[in-house]
Amino acid sequence: MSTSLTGAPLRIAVPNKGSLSESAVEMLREAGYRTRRDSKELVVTDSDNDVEFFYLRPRDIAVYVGTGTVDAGITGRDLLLDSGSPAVEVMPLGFGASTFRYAARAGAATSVADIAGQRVATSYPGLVRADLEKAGVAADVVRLDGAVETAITLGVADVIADVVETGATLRSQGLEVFGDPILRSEAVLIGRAGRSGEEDGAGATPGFGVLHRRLTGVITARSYVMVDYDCPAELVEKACAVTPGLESPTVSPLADPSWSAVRAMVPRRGVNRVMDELYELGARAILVTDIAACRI
Ligand SMILES: Nc1ncnc2c1ncn2[C@@H]1O[C@H](COP(=O)(O)OP(=O)(O)OP(=O)(O)O)[C@@H](O)[C@H]1O
Ligand SMILES: O=P(O)(O)OC[C@H]1O[C@H](OP(=O)(O)OP(=O)(O)O)[C@H](O)[C@@H]1O
Ligand SMILES: [Mg+2]
Repeated sequence: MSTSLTGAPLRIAVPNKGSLSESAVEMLREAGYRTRRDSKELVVTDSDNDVEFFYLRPRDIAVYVGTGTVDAGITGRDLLLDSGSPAVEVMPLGFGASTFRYAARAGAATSVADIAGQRVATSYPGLVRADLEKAGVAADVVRLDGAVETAITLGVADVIADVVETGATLRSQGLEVFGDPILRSEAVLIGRAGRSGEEDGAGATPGFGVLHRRLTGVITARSYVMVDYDCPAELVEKACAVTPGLESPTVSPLADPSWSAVRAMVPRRGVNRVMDELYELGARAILVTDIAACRI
C-alpha cells in the first residue's frame, strides 16, 4: 500500500556506517521499510511505502536535511547540534546513547574554567565552541577527524572533548573526564525546521507522519509487553489498578463466572514486579508476551 498518492517519495537519510548504522537499519526494518541488502548499496527505493533511503555518513545527514534535499534523517543529537544545521530533532530513538565530555590527564583540570588558554582537540568543534562561549572561556579548538584521545599523548592538545560511552577509550590513554557533561546524546529522528512531528500538516511531505508513527510504534513495541492473566471476579478492580494499560485493560468473562481474564500492556522494565504483585493479589496463569508491532 502506498502512503502518498501524489508527489515525490519521502527521502530519508540513514547512517551508512559507524555506531548508529546497524541499529538505525534494524529499527527501519522493524517499522516495515525495505532496507539495504549489502553495505555497498547507497540508495534503496521502497516503492511499497513510497520512500527513498539514502545511506550517508552520519555527520553529513543533518546537513542534507537542513538544506531540504532530504526530508528526514536518523543521526546523533551531538552531530545535529555540532553541524549548526537548521534541521530539528523530531523524536529520540532510544539507541546510540552517549555523553559528550571534556577529558584530560588526571588532575589537570576540574572544570571548564581550567581550559582557558589551552588547546582542546575535538571532532565536534561546533559543540565545543558553543560550550566554551557559554562558559565565557577562551581556548584554542583543534579540529581532528577521530581518535582524538591520542591528541594529548602526541602533544597536539592539553584537553579533549569527545563522545564517551563506556569510557574505555579514555582509560586506555590515561585520561579522565572533568566538568559537567556538555551534552547527553542518542540517535534521533530529524526533520526540516517547522516540521510538526506527528502530523502530515499542510505543506508537509506526505509520509513523514507515517514514518513518525511507525518509529513511535517500534519504540512502544520494544518498551512494552502484553500481560494476560486470570483473576477472581471480585479482585478485578484491584488487579486493574496494578495493570492499568494505556487506555484501559481488556476484561473478558471466563466460562467459570467467578473468574475473569484481564489483558493489558505493561512496561517491559518492572514486569516481574507486576507479575509478583498480581500473583500475591490472587491472579493466576499470568502470561507475558512480546509485542511485534503496534500503532498507539
Ligand atoms: N561508543 C560510541 N562511539 C562513537 N559514537 C557513538 C558511540 N555511541 C554512540 N555514538 C554516536 O554515534 C555518532 C557518531 O558516529 P560514528 O562515530 O560512527 O561516526 P563517525 O565518527 O563519523 O564515523 P567513524 O567513527 O566510523 O569514522 C554520534 O552521534 C555518537 O554520539
Ligand atoms: O567510551 P567508549 O565506549 O570507549 O566510546 C567512545 C569512543 O568511541 C568513539 O570512537 P569511534 O570508534 O567512533 O572512532 P573515532 O574516534 O575515529 O570516530 C568516540 O569518538 C570515542 O573515541
Ligand atoms: Mg566515531
